[in-house]
Amino acid sequence: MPGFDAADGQSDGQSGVAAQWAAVQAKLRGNLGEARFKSWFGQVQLIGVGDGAVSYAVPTSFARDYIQREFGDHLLALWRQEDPSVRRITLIAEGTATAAEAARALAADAAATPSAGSAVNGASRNDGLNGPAAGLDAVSAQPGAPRAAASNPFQTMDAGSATGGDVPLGTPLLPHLTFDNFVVGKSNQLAYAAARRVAEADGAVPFNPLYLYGPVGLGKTHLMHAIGAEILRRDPGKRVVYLSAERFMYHFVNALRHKDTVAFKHAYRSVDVLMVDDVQFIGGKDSTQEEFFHTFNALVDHNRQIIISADRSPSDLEGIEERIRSRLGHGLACDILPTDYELRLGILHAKAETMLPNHPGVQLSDDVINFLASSISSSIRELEGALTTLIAHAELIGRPMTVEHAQDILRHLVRANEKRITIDDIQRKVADYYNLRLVDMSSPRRSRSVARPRQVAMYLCKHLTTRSLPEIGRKFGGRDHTTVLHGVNKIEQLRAEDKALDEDIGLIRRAIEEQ
Ligand SMILES: Nc1ncnc2c1ncn2[C@@H]1O[C@H](COP(=O)(O)OP(=O)(O)OP(=O)(O)O)[C@@H](O)[C@H]1O
Repeated sequence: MPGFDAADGQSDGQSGVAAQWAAVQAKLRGNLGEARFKSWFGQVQLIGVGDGAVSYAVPTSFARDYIQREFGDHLLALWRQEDPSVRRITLIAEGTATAAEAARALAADAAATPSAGSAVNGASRNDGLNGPAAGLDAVSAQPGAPRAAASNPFQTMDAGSATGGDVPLGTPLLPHLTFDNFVVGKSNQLAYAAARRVAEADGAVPFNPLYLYGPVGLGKTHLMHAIGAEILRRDPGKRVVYLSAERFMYHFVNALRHKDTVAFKHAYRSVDVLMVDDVQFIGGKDSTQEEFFHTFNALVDHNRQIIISADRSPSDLEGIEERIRSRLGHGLACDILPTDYELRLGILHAKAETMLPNHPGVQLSDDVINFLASSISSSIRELEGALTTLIAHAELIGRPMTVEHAQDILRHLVRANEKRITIDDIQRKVADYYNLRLVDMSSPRRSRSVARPRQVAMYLCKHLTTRSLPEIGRKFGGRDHTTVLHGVNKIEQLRAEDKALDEDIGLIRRAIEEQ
């Protein structure tokens, strides 16, 4: 398979993945202790790594749910230390249909698709089996997979034989992903407002499709689940289906395998609201794409709401036919931008508020929270993972968490994030903004017109990088750390008093983060 390592133990990619998994296991063992590690991870089998997902087969759906709940974030954080491109973990509960069998079914459609990744343990491919949420997907490969309970605020539908067995059509909506706990900031306010409009339309279809796009881990899935939950809260009779594009493909390939595409079409075309996550995944998968297009058109023609998410805009989708890209762009396309510091802070406070009551005795100081908000800017998923990791460590060591300790625990993650913003980047952007020369950042000039922007740059370095004050001082012409501290404090004080300066800093920060 192009771009995909063979499953016969030959490739470097495979041994690389095995080594990474071994490293993750070693850390898990250390963190959980041998007995707990064995109970939960002793029978977990790595299937493969590809397209940003690490897939495992687990023996039972109970083990899947437990591992997802208790260790999901931690497992993802550990994988990301080994491979920052990993974005989610997929757990497949093995049953009569094995994970490997499911993976093989997918390979049929995906065979022609270039894809980066490696496979181990005999399964040829791991994609197509998930419904992403918080970076961790739970899938049951066995008949009788998760069904909606009457009391649950979500609904799944059975496609019955359409999907080659009793595989549910949609993925259950996660009850904790609601509008109430979605923190709104500048970068996501448009997407949030559009999502609310769709959710509260009560049968009207304000935009079709609503297309949410942006980099990974910034809340697209969260908003989709929130829309689904709100629609069902207002009308529990609505047939709402949420699934990933991978899962759509999985159903489709299964239907082909079971020669049951009629039932497949019927099942998908009878929903009221269809939400398809990560649609970029069908790029290059021609037959899945074709089927998706027909489903899409049939639903739009019948005035059913469609919500799509992707990592890029409709016109930037690769390997997707022009007519499909154009249809996807017909409704409202909203982008979610990278977060700014304030939004990250807001999210961290909100998450800490919900998590800390479950960990009596653990406290996180504002300094630690500020450190997280300033040093992990890539995705909210990572931010959450880091917070969970710190809480777990604080609980284990039984002492208050300090910034130094947090820096140590998260050093890999922080390093990966740091690559994005350097002191040089900040100096350049600040100099540009104030029409200064780059050398003015490190020059001895002390006139206000230079000194103030320099302090702004120091302030941003303190907040957007994890460099220490002496390190920052060195990059500003060998200034002492007390000078840096004075500059940072000065700007903090001025921001509160001077609205124009506050806005300038917001704009510069945005320019830095979006570079
Ligand atoms: N504004 C927000 N407020 C609170 N939590 C958020 C917000 N945005 C994202 N999150 C949380 O961050 C995590 C990642 O978000 P989500 O899965 O929705 O990202 P995504 O954009 O769909 O990523 P991907 O493209 O990888 O699927 C989730 O746990 C989600 O609840």
